[in-house]
Amino acid sequence: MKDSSVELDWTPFRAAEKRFKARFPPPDLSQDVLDLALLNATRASEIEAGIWKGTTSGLEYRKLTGDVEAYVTPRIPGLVLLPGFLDHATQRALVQWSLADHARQPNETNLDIHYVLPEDGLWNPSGPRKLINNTPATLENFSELSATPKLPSAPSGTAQPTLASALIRKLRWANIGWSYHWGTKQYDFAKGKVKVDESLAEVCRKAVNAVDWKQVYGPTDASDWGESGPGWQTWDQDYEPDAGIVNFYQTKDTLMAHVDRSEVCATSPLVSISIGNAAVFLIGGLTRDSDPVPILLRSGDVVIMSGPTCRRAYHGVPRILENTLPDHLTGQGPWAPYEDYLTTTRININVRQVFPKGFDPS
Ligand SMILES: O=C(O)CCC(=O)C(=O)O
Ligand SMILES: [Fe+2]
Repeated sequence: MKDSSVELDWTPFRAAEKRFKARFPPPDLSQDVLDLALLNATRASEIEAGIWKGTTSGLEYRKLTGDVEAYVTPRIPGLVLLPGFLDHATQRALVQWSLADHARQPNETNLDIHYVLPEDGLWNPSGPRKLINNTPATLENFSELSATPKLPSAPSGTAQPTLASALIRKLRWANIGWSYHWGTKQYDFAKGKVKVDESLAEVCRKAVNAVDWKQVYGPTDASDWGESGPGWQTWDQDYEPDAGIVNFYQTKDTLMAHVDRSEVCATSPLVSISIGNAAVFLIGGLTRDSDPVPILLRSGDVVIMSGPTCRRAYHGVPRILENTLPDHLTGQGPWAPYEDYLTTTRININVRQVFPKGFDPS
């Protein structure tokens, strides 16, 4: 019999990651993985086409009233789920944007470290992202943080020359806006600002403004908001994305439990867009010691992480769900190369606000 004492050592978050990573037998998502697409009849064929299905029964969630479908979960205050927020055309446009327009200079990608990329772009990491415990950014320590030298990572001594078409499968991330330095997990303000694409910023603003935040926080919110940026009452005017990352996952990739704490605005909405294959997203508490909530994210779903509790919550992606590319991301002709790439891919566009609107760090 297998010694179960090993499992007793795992934190609840680690145990959940192990469970969803398992290949033989694969995890059963139908017990406890929140799959809000099941509530929308227009997504039935998309769900039936894949083998993976979560559930909504017996799980804790609350639907907000309003023009778009929006849900909150009582365990994670500030987390808002907008299933199917992006229509099919917007999903396709964001695929093209991520691959053809964005994953190239001046936006840094993981590939820049080891390869000289074609100037016109390419139209994962080579391993999981290294976890670095960084100092949370604040308006006070920000000049000190920005003065810390951000040394480039050492190029691999073993990387072989590779064709651009093969490199695309090694693409793992591309920066949006402020340059992010993975070595120190801090923004490299010295590199200057690259503007966030206007149509992406508009999608994010629309998502934030589609939510009636009163219903999320209301008059009874007991969390400590500190001084880190404007509160939810004025997000309709103050929210302005200025940074982020596009994550490209191949079906075997995972993103370990982490907290994104590099933003000076530690409470403003982080808008996270899922496109391509579906995934299991885990979000828990301030440490890895509380049981995370598992959520099934499908193509077109948007997640907003906001407020002091949710923005400091451990989260991660233990599983990309293979064979879940929806029909609207397949196609012939000029779309064929995109379909080919997307068959094994999930794209996550993770958009953040580092600074209060109008704040100039220079
Ligand atoms: O892929 C996702 O859904 C989450 C990505 C994420 O947490 C991050 O980029 O910090
Ligand atoms: Fe994150």
